[in-house]
Amino acid sequence: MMQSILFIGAGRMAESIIAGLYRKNGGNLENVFISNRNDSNRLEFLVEKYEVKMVADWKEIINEVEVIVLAIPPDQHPIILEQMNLLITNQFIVTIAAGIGPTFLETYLPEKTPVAWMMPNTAAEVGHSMTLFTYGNHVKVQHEQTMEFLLNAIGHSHYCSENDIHLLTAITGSAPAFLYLFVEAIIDTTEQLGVSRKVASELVSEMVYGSIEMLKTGQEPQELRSQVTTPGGATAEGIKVLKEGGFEELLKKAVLATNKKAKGENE
Ligand SMILES: NC(=O)C1=CN([C@@H]2O[C@H](COP(=O)(O)OP(=O)(O)OC[C@H]3O[C@@H](n4cnc5c(N)ncnc54)[C@H](OP(=O)(O)O)[C@@H]3O)[C@@H](O)[C@H]2O)C=CC1
Ligand SMILES: O=C(O)[C@@H]1CCC=N1
Repeated sequence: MMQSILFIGAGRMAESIIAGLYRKNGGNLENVFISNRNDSNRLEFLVEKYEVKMVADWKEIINEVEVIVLAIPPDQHPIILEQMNLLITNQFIVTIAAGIGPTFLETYLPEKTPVAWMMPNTAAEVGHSMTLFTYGNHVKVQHEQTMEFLLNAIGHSHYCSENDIHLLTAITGSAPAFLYLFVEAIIDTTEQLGVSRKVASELVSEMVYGSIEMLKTGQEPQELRSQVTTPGGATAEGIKVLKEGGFEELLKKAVLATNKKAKGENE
């Protein structure tokens, strides 16, 4: 039987995880409680869609749950953790927030609290998140089993160090947005060539899907690119424009800027 889980925060990422759990558990989420700051319409929507239970104030239920998932913005963590510090009785605390590792959680919570950090992405909704995770110093086998249950419900996962999650947040957490921007731009361009939005979206989505299937064969991206790029042919001209425009360098800069912000180094 699934452990009781309280989500604090009911935004986009919380919904993606809940949707993944819902798919995996055949809709049985009677032990899942959700809460947020003040958007009760949002909670009602999630209750209707995923058959979870809503709570107006997470403090009222905290001692009836075994696991707490913090799906709130990074800057809300100190406030919530300080309140939680006075109330928890050894629940397993998991955050999904960028920049908030186990070291941060342990600083705010009572000694020996079991904590973990996961960095999922929104593909959790369809069971295809690539999630990074790590543990604090007081996690036992039962907590690792809980974590595996959560991770398996939303896709693939990779255990790494806390520092690695800081370095890879841009890659598994944020880069889906970079990819969607690429797709948006290609669709816009296709439309500008005179094709309807609907057809443009279908052509581009299937092209991306096919390319991902090719990647999944294990061939190197460079090899796959070379197969497309006929020497002296048309694709080479397009690649030349991208390279001259600094495409690769720009992506690297985007990754570094994302990680810097995630670590709170912009403030
Ligand atoms: N979106 C993504 O792809 C990913 C996000 N994350 C992490 O997930 C976390 C949430 O992001 P995301 O879902 O995108 O954000 P959203 O803005 O969609 O959701 C934030 C949620 O947090 C709630 N909230 C904010 N402050 C409080 C508070 N003090 N007490 C209780 N609830 C609060 C909000 O409630 P209300 O609406 O009532 O204010 C809302 O439900 C972030 O820490 C982010 O770093 C990690 C990986 C990927
Ligand atoms: O944009 C953000 O801050 C979060 C972190 C990773 C993906 N989304």
